[in-house]
Amino acid sequence: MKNIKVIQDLHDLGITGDYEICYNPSYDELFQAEVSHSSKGYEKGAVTDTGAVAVKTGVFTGRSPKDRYIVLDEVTKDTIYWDDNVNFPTNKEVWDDLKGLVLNQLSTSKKIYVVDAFCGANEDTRLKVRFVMEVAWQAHFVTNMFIRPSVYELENFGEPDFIVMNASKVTNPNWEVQGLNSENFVVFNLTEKIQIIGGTWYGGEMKKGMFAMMNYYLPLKGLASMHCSANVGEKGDVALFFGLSGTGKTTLSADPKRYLIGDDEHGWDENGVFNYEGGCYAKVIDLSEQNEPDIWRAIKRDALLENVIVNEYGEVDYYDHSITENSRVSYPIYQINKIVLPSKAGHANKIIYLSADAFGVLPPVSILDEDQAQYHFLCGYTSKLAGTERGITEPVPSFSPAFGEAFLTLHPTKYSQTLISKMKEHGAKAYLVNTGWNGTGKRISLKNTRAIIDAIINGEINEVATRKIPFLNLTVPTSLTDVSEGILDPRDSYTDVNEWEEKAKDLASRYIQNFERYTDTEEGKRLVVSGPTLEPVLF
Ligand SMILES: Nc1ncnc2c1ncn2[C@@H]1O[C@H](COP(=O)(O)OP(=O)(O)O)[C@@H](O)[C@H]1O
Ligand SMILES: C=C(OP(=O)(O)O)C(=O)O
Ligand SMILES: [Mn+2]
Repeated sequence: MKNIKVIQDLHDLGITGDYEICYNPSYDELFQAEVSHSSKGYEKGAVTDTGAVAVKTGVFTGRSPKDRYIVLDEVTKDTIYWDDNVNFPTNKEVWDDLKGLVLNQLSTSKKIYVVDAFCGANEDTRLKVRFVMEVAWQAHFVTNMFIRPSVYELENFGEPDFIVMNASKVTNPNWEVQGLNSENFVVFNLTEKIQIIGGTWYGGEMKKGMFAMMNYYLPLKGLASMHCSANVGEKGDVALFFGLSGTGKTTLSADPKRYLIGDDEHGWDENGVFNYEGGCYAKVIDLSEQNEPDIWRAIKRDALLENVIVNEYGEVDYYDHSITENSRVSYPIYQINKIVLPSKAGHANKIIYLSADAFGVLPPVSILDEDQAQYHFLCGYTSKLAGTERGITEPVPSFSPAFGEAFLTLHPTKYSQTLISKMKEHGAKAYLVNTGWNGTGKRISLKNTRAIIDAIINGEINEVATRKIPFLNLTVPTSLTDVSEGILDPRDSYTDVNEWEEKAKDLASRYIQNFERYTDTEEGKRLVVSGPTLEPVLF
């Protein structure tokens, strides 16, 4: 019965033709399709020794931000954060053309996968999303990553709030005359409530695409919408870990002492913190059981590996970087042992900003006051790490407001206002953690970072002696349990302290220059003194 209604819906959308529908396939159906002899090229998966299937995602092994557009129309013109870096505008004519390509492509398919799922754990704010695609492993990916409806919820799903049509096999021949970036496209139309994809097979466009839509609808209702992971302790204490790709959200939120809420996208409403997703998407480069036991154990049947090298015995070599630095695994969240389900908990009281500092200047941890919490959230200083975005092959320092500029659909201040007001209301404290480099030229070890996180969560960090770091204008603890001696003050990791000072001044001037974008308001002007400074003052 359901299939007949779904076929009717697809016809109404414009996907005509003679295809078979595979509606909300089970994991077994997906597995069969992925390993079937009739799957060819990038559609084909390999079974690994853990039972997880491994696929190659094709030319695109990461998101393609330069190919991402939003239709500029009555709904979006005054709301969307049109910026030089994100949310490139396009018009209705181009949209109609590209949508035509997508509909044509899907109409010629023999088999179409339709997955209905939720984005958001709360009924009052979730999006009911319908994903339409041709490739089985893409259906597997969204089944892993979004919230799987129960049989009852599926029966009563009703009309979707948003539709994602993924026609990754088609490219756009007219991109040059249309003034677009390339033959590949990821376009959102907020009036039609449809996202279309062409050219790129990478599943992350669907995951982060719906995140960008949550980032639109929720803050407009006054809710905080956040690019962070979240976990909760035995006592109900919630910690959030903000950070750009590769800074440690997934790794650090998988903590054997705590329960995982989610590893990437959350909202915060009057009841507390809630996940948008139903799964995790972990990097597997150099993965070892010893360093990341929870993620290691989640890689089993139903997990979907991407862009890893598998040998003839089905063994995966996580140390092989030859396809990409962004090798990944997606799995439903219940494949992590310690979780809360449904994925939500109370209000957060520890807010951790993860920054992977490529300059090696930032301290491994700094204690932020209320204004610094706001200042550093608006700055979002970090590095883009290799792999997750097309064209990034080594760490590139960047200021990414809200630690997620690529996914912001409203002005950054909207996210800082909603977050900071929640933090004030619930007495949450913020910390800036550098998971990147220091003066040794190496990345700060996962062991040290984990001990730092422990000290934040158990409160030790607020009890110990502190010191101010000049230029950066940051307060650091002088020692913490299980953290190596001589790293907490970043100057100690340099053989020549002048070298640190030169780099610190350079970073401070970058902060100052970047913050000029916010000094057109009184609030922005007020925050300047909370940031780095070129004055050698201080204590
Ligand atoms: N000190 C550190 N803290 C966190 N992660 C680290 C650290 N050093 C190395 N890493 C590695 O960096 C990567 C962090 O990636 P991940 O947790 O997936 O980030 P995100 O979820 O924010 O994209 C992992 O591969 C992890 O092993
Ligand atoms: C999948 C992504 O998220 P992250 O790297 O933050 O886990 C992404 O940015 O495309
Ligand atoms: Mn992650």
